[in-house]
Amino acid sequence: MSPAEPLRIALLGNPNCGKTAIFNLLTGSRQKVANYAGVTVERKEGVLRTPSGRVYAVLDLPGVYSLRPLSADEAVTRDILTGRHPDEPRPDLIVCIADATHLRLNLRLVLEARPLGVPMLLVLNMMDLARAQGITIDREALERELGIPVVETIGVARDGAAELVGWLDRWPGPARPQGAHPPLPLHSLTAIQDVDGQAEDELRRAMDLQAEVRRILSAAVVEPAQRPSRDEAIDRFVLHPVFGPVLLLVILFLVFQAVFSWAALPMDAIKQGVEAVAGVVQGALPEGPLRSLLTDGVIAGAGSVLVFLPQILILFFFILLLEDSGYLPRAAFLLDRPMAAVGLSGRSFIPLLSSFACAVPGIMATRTITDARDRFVTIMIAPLMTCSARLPVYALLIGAFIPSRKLAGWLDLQGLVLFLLYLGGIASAMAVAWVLKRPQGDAVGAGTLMMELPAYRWPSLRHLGYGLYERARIFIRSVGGIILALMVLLWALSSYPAAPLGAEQPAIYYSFAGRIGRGLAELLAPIGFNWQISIALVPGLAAREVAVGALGTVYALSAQDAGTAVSLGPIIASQWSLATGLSLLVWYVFAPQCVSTLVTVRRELGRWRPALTMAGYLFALAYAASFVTYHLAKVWGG
Ligand SMILES: Nc1nc2c(ncn2[C@@H]2O[C@H](COP(=O)(O)OP(=O)(O)OP(=O)(O)O)[C@@H](O)[C@H]2O)c(=O)[nH]1
Ligand SMILES: [Mg+2]
Repeated sequence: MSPAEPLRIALLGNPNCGKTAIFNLLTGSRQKVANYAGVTVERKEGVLRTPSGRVYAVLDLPGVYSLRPLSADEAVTRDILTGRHPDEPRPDLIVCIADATHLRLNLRLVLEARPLGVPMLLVLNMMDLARAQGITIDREALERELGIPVVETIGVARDGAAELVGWLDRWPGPARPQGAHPPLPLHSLTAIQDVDGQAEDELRRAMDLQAEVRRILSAAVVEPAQRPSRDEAIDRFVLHPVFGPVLLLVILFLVFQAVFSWAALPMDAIKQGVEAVAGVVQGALPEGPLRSLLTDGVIAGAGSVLVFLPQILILFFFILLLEDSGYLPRAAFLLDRPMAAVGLSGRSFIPLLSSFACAVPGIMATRTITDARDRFVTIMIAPLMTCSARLPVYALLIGAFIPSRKLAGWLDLQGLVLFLLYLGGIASAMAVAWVLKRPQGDAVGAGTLMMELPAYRWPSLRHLGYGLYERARIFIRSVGGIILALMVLLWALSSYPAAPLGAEQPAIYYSFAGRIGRGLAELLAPIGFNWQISIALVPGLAAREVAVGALGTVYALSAQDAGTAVSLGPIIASQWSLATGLSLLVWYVFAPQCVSTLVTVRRELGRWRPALTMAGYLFALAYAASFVTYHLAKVWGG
């Protein structure tokens, strides 16, 4: 074998058995791990260097129950293993990962993969849980019965993959020369035989497979007679037709309360830090373009976005907790019926839920949806789920226009408004789904959800810590990268050309950006937007939180005295009417101000048309909803 080409390992296993956790341990990556099926939807590659210096290319794959794919993400796994993937050579070793607490289900896939003719290794993951549940596995018997080596791992322990790494370190390599496995014709795989009229064969094959699994289990595994029923007890409450939905609402509600009430202190600290830096710059530099660039462009722009870091982290703290505990698929189960009422199934729930973090991974997660029309509709409504980039905008406007009061002594009014905005997004998404599904004449309420409910688990602190760190890094990088760059550009466009002699308005009014803003304001005046908002919306097309930074810069440049715009909230509160504030809030429920989302839609569906349709309908909705809000608020004395 040529030394330049590392041996290729593919990780194969059922959904949620811990493949990505092992992948991260082997390669030092930080791919997303969570306690529900369908987290990984595309192939991810990493490099493992063993202690003796051997190098492997490791491939993490979407989880599958069988080599007969149902959805796009599962087909990826099948194609790579059979060598049918256009730009992926067949692996030299298949590392089958099995959840040791669910061997009955997991071993079927191992047996299905055996005829592929690629060397295999079985990894028993979740050994910590298996031991805790009193499951004893006779490894030698298992190796003998399966005819492949077996090692044990714990995906959530720092050293959990040590035995696997040791095995790979000593592996002599494939018997056949590397890469010599020819692509497998599909029909040679009993598992994916697909000939007409062979349903009976199919059934017999499945039963044979199951009998073989039973035989192996009885030879190698002893399970305690009474399996623990803790999960069932929890589920009796969580999945209860009445308590279940109430609990879900309470959880979501508390999350948004926390976003406001916990964040106040750290936000103040950041604000004061930014103001202190601005003060230092202000004192150190003489009045002029450089000082204006730094204070009005960089600090007022990027600083006013940075302030929202604590709220983003609090939101993600809860998202990560929910993801790791095993609660999410239960919520999907609860929502299967209401979603069926608009023609979708609970399968759309996880992609939509991911969209609360960001529509981009949410749209990618729709690959787990088998029905093409359902997938399309889910993609179209994903941007209506309130992503974390809207949080700075919402928080700014709510902070400025909604009084910070406790209702009935405990209910945070600002948190309540935020909760309602999220609900508004969800409700309009459901309405749009209903409209999109109707002309198809789809049988409403037909979908039944078949979904595995994972075991409840205590979230791992290490994982939580990593997750939050990752989020903070992404947010700070965007503030220091794209937002900063756009703010400098905006500052330049807002500072030149200079104001004419005897000007009555602040200089920005006469600048390039001011002219653009005033032009746009003609169009946006009916929904209550002034020229400053109109300016901010233009760079805000790139990403939503940019608009907050842009408002910071615009108002810093509009200020007659040299105040910093980190106190943007009070400024807009005094200069805008309540109707304008509410109208902008509602605008952000709908407006598709995110280039990455549109690009992702284009990539997932392969065409620009749906992406442009999406942008069009969302802008139309935003305009209409803001128009109504603005005029209603004015009538009611806003
Ligand atoms: N207790 C325990 N938990 C584990 C172990 N390995 C993984 N987990 C947890 O199991 C869940 C699933 O892990 P993932 O790595 O996302 O599973 P996956 O196989 O990649 O799942 P898909 O990408 O959906 O196919 C996560 O909550 C992990 O933290 C383990 O050995 N012990
Ligand atoms: Mg995974």
